[in-house]
Amino acid sequence: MSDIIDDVLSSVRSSLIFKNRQYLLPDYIPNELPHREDQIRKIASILVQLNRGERPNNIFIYGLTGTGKTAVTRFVLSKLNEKVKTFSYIYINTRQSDTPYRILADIIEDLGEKVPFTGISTAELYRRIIKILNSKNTILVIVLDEIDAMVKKHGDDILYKLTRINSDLNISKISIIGITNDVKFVDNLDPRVRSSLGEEEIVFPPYNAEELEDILNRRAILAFKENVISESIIKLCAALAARDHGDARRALDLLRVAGEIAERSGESKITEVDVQKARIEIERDRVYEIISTLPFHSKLVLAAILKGLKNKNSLTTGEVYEIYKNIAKLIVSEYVTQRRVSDILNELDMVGIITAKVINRGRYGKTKEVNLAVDEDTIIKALVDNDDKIASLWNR
Ligand SMILES: Nc1ncnc2c1ncn2[C@@H]1O[C@H](COP(=O)(O)OP(=O)(O)OP(=O)(O)O)[C@@H](O)[C@H]1O
Repeated sequence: MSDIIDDVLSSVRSSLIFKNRQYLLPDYIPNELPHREDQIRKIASILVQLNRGERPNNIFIYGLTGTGKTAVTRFVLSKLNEKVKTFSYIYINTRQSDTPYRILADIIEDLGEKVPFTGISTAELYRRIIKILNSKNTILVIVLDEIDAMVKKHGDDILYKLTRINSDLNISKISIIGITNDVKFVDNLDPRVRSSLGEEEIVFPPYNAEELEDILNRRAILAFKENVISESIIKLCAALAARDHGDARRALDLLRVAGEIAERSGESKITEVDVQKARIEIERDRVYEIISTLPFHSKLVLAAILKGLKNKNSLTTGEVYEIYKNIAKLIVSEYVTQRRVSDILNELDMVGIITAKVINRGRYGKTKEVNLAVDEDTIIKALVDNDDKIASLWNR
C-alpha cells in the first residue's frame, strides 16, 4: 500500500510541467492586475477619503463574471490598508454567507464579538453593530460580493438596513462596496437602495484576447517550468476565453487544466490537444454544476427534452410541455403551467444548456425550436446523480 503512496508522491515531486501550480488556482490573489489600471485608480480615488478620516461614498461595481471585480476590490483595499490605518474592511461573499442573519453576524464577528449560530433576531444583531461602531473610532468598509445571489433569495431589506446604519449612528462610519455580475439586477433594486448603494458606479468591461494573453503570460511564467508552454498555447487559451465573454477565470482555468492533463499523460509540453481536452473537461464540470443546482421542475423539463429528442431532431415548446406533463404525472403527480415551462426553457437557454430559437409558423403563430446545446451524456449523468425520482426515468 505505502508503495502506491510513495509512487504518487514521487510523481508529484517530479512534475515535468508545473514549477508552482498555486499561481493558477482561483483563490490566488496576484500582486499585479494588468488592464485594470482605470478601475484600480477609480476605486482608490473614491476610498482615499479614508485618509482624511471621512466616510467614502458607497460604490456599486458591476461587470460580467471573471472581469476582475473581486480581485481588484480586494487588491485596492489591502494595499490602502497597509498605508491608511484609520479604517478596517470586511469582505463578505453573500453566496456563502447567504442570509441577512449570517451577513450581520459576519460583520459583528469581524468587529471582534462572538455571535451564536442562531437564536438572536436580526434587529438585535443590527443594534449590536450600532453599539460596537459607536464605541469605535474607525470607519468600516463592507464589501458585499455577489449580492444578486443573496437579494434574489431574501430581498433587498438587508441592503437597505446597512445603508441606514450611518443615519442611525448620527455619524458616518460605514461605507459599502456592492459587487454583482448581474447587470439587470441593479434595475430591480428598491430605488432607495439603488441610489444609496450606487453613489458611485463602476463598470468592469470584459477583457479582449490580447489583454487575456498578457494576463496569462505573466501567470504562466510563475506557474510553469521552462519550455513547457509556447506562445501559441497561450494565444489559444486567450482566444477561447475571449470568445467566452472575456473571462479571466476561464482563461486561467484552461491553462491550469491543460497543464494538469499534460502532467497526467507524462508529457513535458502542453499541446493544443491538451487545451481542447481541458475545454471539454471544464465545460462538462460547468454543465454538471448548473444542472445539479436547478429546481426540480427545471430538471424535469430537461429530462422531457432528452426523452423527446430520442425520436425527433428538435422540439417545439408545446411538444416539450406535453412530454414534461406526462413524466411529471408519472413520478410526482403534479406539474407546472405551460407558461412556467416556457420561462424554464428561456432560463435553460440563457445558461447555455439548450438552444431555444423562436420560429415563425405563419398563421400558426410563433413557437420555439428546442435543442440541446451541450453533450447529452453529461446532462443525463447530472440529472441521474442528483435526483432519485428523475433517475428512475432512466432505470425503467
Ligand atoms: N487583470 C488581471 N490580472 C491578473 N489576474 C486577473 C485579472 N483579472 C482577473 N484575474 C484573475 O481572474 C480570476 C477571476 O477574477 P475575479 O474573481 O476578480 O472576477 P470577478 O469579476 O469577481 O468574477 P465573478 O463575478 O465571477 O466573481 C481570479 O483568479 C483573478 O485573480
